[in-house]
Amino acid sequence: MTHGFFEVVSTARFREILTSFPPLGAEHVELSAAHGRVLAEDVAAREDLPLADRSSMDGYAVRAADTFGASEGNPAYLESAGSLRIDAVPDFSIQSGECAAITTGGILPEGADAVVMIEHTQELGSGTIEIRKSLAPHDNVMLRGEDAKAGETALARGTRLRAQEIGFLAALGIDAALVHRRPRVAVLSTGDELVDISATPRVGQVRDVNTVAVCALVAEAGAEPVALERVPDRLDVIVDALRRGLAECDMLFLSGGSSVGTRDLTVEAIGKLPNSQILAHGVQVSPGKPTILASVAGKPIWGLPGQVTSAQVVMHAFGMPFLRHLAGDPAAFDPARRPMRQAELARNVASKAGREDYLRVSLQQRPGQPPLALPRLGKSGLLKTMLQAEGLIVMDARLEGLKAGSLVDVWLL
Ligand SMILES: Nc1nc2c(c(=O)[nH]1)N[C@H]1C(S)=C(S)[C@@H](COP(=O)(O)OP(=O)(O)OC[C@H]3O[C@@H](n4cnc5c(N)ncnc54)[C@H](O)[C@@H]3O)O[C@H]1N2
Ligand code: MOO
Repeated sequence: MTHGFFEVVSTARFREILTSFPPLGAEHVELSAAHGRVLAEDVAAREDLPLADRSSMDGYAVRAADTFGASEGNPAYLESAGSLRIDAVPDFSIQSGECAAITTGGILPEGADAVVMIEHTQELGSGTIEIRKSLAPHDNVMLRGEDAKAGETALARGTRLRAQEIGFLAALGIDAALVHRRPRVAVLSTGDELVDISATPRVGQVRDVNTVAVCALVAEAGAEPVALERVPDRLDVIVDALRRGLAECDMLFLSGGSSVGTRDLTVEAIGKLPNSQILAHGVQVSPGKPTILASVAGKPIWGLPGQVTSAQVVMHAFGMPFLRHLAGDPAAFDPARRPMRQAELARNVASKAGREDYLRVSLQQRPGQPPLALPRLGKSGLLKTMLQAEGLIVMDARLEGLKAGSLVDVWLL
């Protein structure tokens, strides 16, 4: 395979290529392990939820019409027809002029259509209850089927299972779900200058930052990182490591060697693998321009820039959404998904023309005003800009810069 220097694509095109990879297949997982996963099929309710009309308050089940006009100064009086147990179907009904003591969650007896809170009542003895509140039908009642109707789709495929969906499935009696697989992701660093974290580097050497940092971001995106043993800048060794990594994983992030220097072997190494195709070499993004995307027998390989900050920004901007896409999330790249905070930019910033800029900012909180966004500029080979960053401002490729005082959306990290 031959390949020229930097086939730079726009970020829009890059996202398009990324979303053309199909999501991973599906597996059944128990509900307790399904948090964060994405449904691979619609889930229907097998029964109404709730099964019957239930009270949402402690008080008395009543016919709302019997309370119309009741107030503190002008109470209504009802006769108690009995007390209801929380765990049983009522074995009596109520008629006009009657009420029944009920607890939160209890089933309404036939004839009742509302519940008056105990605070608005007074037991007067000999079974008479004073009602000091006027109710409308269904006040303080959770209606049968209000959460879900039997036979209807309760959750659609593509739904990401947050805690609330997990609880909902539990209520429906669904103890396992068909979800997309979590991507198993190989992370490989290359570089003759890299040494172990535990090593004391001599000048010229640096500790391997990207393996652990990228693994952390992979895990943060809900995928399973597999750290591979670091490799030197040698073509055959890199090719071999890529081959092994892809054999056991769904995709691979390779850090380093993505640029165009003499030791930047990523493109060449990928080309040695059967059925390989470079889909992009260079993205109009800053930092992170030398990013590579390839497919090897249908599996994605990324060449992340070696610079520590560039690698992390590319992961946030594209890598992590891509992992969520592979895990079945149809809205993985939707910017609306990002936790955003509006802030006021503290100073003028220039933007690299023709590149989508990811400006790192910290936030200074101010009472009664949006926080101040302080740009944390610095070379992308330094760690501190990301270290100080609480968020990113995404600057469109057409922007030449932003003025101090402008309101900006900060993507919180
Ligand atoms: N002539 C050009 N030179 C460079 C360009 C360019 O367009 N033309 N782009 C620059 C940009 S931007 C970046 S980003 C880097 C990308 O470099 P590579 O992806 O090829 O990475 P390396 O050369 O292997 O390393 C760059 C730098 O990062 C350090 N590094 C690499 N891996 C790790 C790691 N696992 N942990 C910590 N640090 C790592 C490495 O030591 C280098 O200092 O290219 C620019 N050059
Ligand atoms: O684009 Mo490089 O990734 O700035 O450091």
